[in-house]
Amino acid sequence: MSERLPHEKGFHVSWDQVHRDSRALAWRLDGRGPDNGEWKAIVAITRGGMAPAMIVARELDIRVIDTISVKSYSHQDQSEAKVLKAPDPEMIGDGRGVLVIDDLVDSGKTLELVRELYPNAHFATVYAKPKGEPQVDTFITGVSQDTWIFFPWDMALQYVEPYRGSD
Ligand SMILES: O=P(O)(O)OC[C@H]1O[C@H](OP(=O)(O)OP(=O)(O)O)[C@H](O)[C@@H]1O
Ligand code: HPA
Ligand SMILES: [Mg+2]
Repeated sequence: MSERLPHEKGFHVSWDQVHRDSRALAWRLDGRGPDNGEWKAIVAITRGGMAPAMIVARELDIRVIDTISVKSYSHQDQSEAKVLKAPDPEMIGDGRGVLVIDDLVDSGKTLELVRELYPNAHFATVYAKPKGEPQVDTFITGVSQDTWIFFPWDMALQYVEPYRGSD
């Protein structure tokens, strides 16, 4: 069992909530790129960053989008973060003018790794836990470290028993 567990609280995020929060992230980033306020491209950290990246790209009219694949968790257990697939080096350069987007920052290990590779990129997440906050330049909603965020792509609607059972 990892030292990260147990998470005392669960924060369940619906598709609608991710959509609203990702839009809010886009609006916060608008006009803040390094060259005349413009962002030249988005790099989504797969897989969780792809949904917010799509929404931000649509809001800010960014058409150049690539991915970096970083794997650091198996279910709720964390292991060493590894880059499994890197973005096009010609496009990303040292990261200037590029928005790197993820769904959340938790320990900050994933972003730390990507930051080392692209120190001049701007790092943005929708949600952030306190340990990871130093690694993120812009985020929308903070949650406590002992909260596990449940995303809609990991969930399904399920029957639950009524609070007061019948005889
Ligand atoms: O700040 P950290 O402690 O590094 O954790 C945050 C990362 O962990 C999750 O990804 P995960 O590695 O589980 O892969 P996934 O996006 O494919 O689900 C999440 O989507 C972030 O990318
Ligand atoms: N929720 C989902 N995935 C995660 C989390 C979380 O709180 N932390 C790291 N990966
Ligand atoms: Mg991820």
